Amino acid sequence: MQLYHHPFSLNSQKVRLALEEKGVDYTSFHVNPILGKNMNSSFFRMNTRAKLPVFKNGSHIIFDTVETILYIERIAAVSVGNNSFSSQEVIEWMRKIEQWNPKYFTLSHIPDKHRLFVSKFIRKVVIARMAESPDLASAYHGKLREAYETEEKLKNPDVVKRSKESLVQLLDEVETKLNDTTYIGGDEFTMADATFIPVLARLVLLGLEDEYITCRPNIADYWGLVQQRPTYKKVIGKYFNGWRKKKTLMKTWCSLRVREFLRRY
Ligand SMILES: N[C@@H](CCC(=O)N[C@@H](CS)C(=O)NCC(=O)O)C(=O)O
Repeated sequence: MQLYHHPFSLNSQKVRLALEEKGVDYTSFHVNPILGKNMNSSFFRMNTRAKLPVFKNGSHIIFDTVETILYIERIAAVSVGNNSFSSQEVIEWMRKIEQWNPKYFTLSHIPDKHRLFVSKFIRKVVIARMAESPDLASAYHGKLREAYETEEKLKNPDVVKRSKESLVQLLDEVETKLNDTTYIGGDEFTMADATFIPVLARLVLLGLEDEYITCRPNIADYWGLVQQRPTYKKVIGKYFNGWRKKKTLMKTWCSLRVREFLRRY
């Protein structure tokens, strides 16, 4: 089994937390979307949407995050005898959490100068890959269109406002649920938590902990609790806790600058 993912990708974090919590063995491939590695033809041919993560078991390939987690549960039952499957309530929570798309919210919190630099770099990568694999030209054109549309949408304050509103609604619903239970799906950790933890980690990464987490006492306690889990430390903390966050971000930023300088797309 192979997982194509990246520590920066929120949906990748969800699937990796599920794999680690369930104790399923897998081969990990890092595909850095900020460096446009998801546009490399070997990956792009398998997945012309170029989204992460991608889970592959033999010829079976899954792109949808919730479907991947449910599939991992079935594998865990067979390979490690872990027979705890998500209840209907947990699946509904996973889908609810999945409905919040972090893209516009995240990009709107990155300074224009940095965001536009990355966006321009990725467009150049797409054009370079297109020249190498003309048979994939129309799919690559789709990604170029998507990049321009993203920039257009970010200029529309309603798009960012709607994304923020749906995040606040999700956080409020979780806050209410945590009045009665320790975790989202009850008093045990479930896959709903594996899906929600990366949302909190993203808010912290963007420096928005006070605005969205600290002001919700149940979520603040929950966040303190889940950060103690070894799986959190392995999937997220290792890259983003304390000084590590600077190191992780600087590494990608330096690669980006060097490639731009050498025009290596
Ligand atoms: N798993 C979902 C969402 C995947 C997703 O949006 N992934 C983001 C990272 S969290 C991504 O790969 N973005 C890179 C791109 O769109 O080029 C899907 O396949 O629809």
